[in-house]
Amino acid sequence: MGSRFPELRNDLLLRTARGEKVERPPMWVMRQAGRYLPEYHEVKGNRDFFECCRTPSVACALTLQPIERYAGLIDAAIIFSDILVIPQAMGMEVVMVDKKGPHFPHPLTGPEDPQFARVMARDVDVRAELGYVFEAVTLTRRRLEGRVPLIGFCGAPWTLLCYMVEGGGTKLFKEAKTWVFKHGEASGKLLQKIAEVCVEYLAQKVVAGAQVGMIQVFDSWAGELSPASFKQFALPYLTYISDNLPRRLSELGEQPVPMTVFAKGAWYALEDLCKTTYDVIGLDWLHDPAQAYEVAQRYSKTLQGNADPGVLYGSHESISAVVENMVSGFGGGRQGWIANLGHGITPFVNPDDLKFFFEEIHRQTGAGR
Ligand SMILES: Cc1c2[nH]c(c1CCC(=O)O)Cc1[nH]c(c(CCC(=O)O)c1C)Cc1[nH]c(c(CCC(=O)O)c1C)Cc1[nH]c(c(C)c1CCC(=O)O)C2
Repeated sequence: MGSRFPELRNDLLLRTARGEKVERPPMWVMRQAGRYLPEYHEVKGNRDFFECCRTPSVACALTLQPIERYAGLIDAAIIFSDILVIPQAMGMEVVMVDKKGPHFPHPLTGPEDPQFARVMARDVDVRAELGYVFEAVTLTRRRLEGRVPLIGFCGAPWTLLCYMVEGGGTKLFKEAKTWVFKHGEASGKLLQKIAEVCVEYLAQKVVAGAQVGMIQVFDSWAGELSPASFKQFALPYLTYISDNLPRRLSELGEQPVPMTVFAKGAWYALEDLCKTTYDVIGLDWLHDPAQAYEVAQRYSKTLQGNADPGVLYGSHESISAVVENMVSGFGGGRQGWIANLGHGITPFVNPDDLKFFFEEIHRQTGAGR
């Protein structure tokens, strides 16, 4: 299938994900195609956010922006889309409110909500509902011309449940906690349903051309759960995805792809995540690189992360210091580390400061020597 696309010229990310020794650490950042880039605003213009996601030429153009700006420094592209396309495919309405974030006009209010029965009963035709994502992936794989691999992603079941029942971002998690702690059985069914849609979605992304790429599962709200609740409401569904994606890919005649899990805030779960079939564990900045590396090495897992995104608002000296702490903690960067931030890059970062971050990683890992 790979022959449909130009040959990959930079496979540093894939070799690192497989645990091989490498000449330097690969690097990219979460949300690298986003609002801190002036060219993002130029292309997006007045278009609605989800309209951008649904228009393959726009999604492709946005995906390529950081690849062009940071050519020679950046080692992966991530397809421009959003984790909330899955709730949309499951029949829920989601809009992006400017400067506020995602909004569900009709969140799932409880197991008695007729919408819940509809969501559960719906046989989601992933290829039909999310065909626009797969088209964007195929187009982007061609336009990348083998420069770097393309990462496909989805939201994790727990994080998606939060959005589907809260209706948007939240500080209290009142609805999500009510669901899992009052309606445990219905929550389990919903989490499982989401996990099944995620597997099919990721598999179809690989078919569409993320092959020779990677997959990342974002559990952005994992840190809202206690260690015990994480084991109950997040981990089983993350595991379902990583155990079943390879099976589904093989049914579709595709090779397995490396998989990353990013459970933000779940520092306590590092060892549990190392025991799963994910190849790469993403870390936020609450982890000490050296301590995390010591654990991951015991399980031969690769780590990804984990600079505080906020350091990019700081001085070059501060950026250098954070890079130094990562490079020494993550074993020098020749094995088991994908350099990244500990979460998405934030608006108002000066793109030249991200360039400096990348250059520092090159410099401090002795790239080119
Ligand atoms: C929780 C979550 C969402 N979306 C996503 C997550 C998981 C990662 C994380 O925790 O950050 C994932 C995501 N969203 C976006 C990407 C694109 C690929 C990339 O460059 O990383 C990815 C990987 C584009 C986006 N998704 C969004 C934007 C900004 C849209 C805009 O205003 O132009 C982009 C570029 C909007 C979005 N989408 C979401 C929120 C909460 C928001 C609003 C808040 C914010 O803007 O930071 C849901």
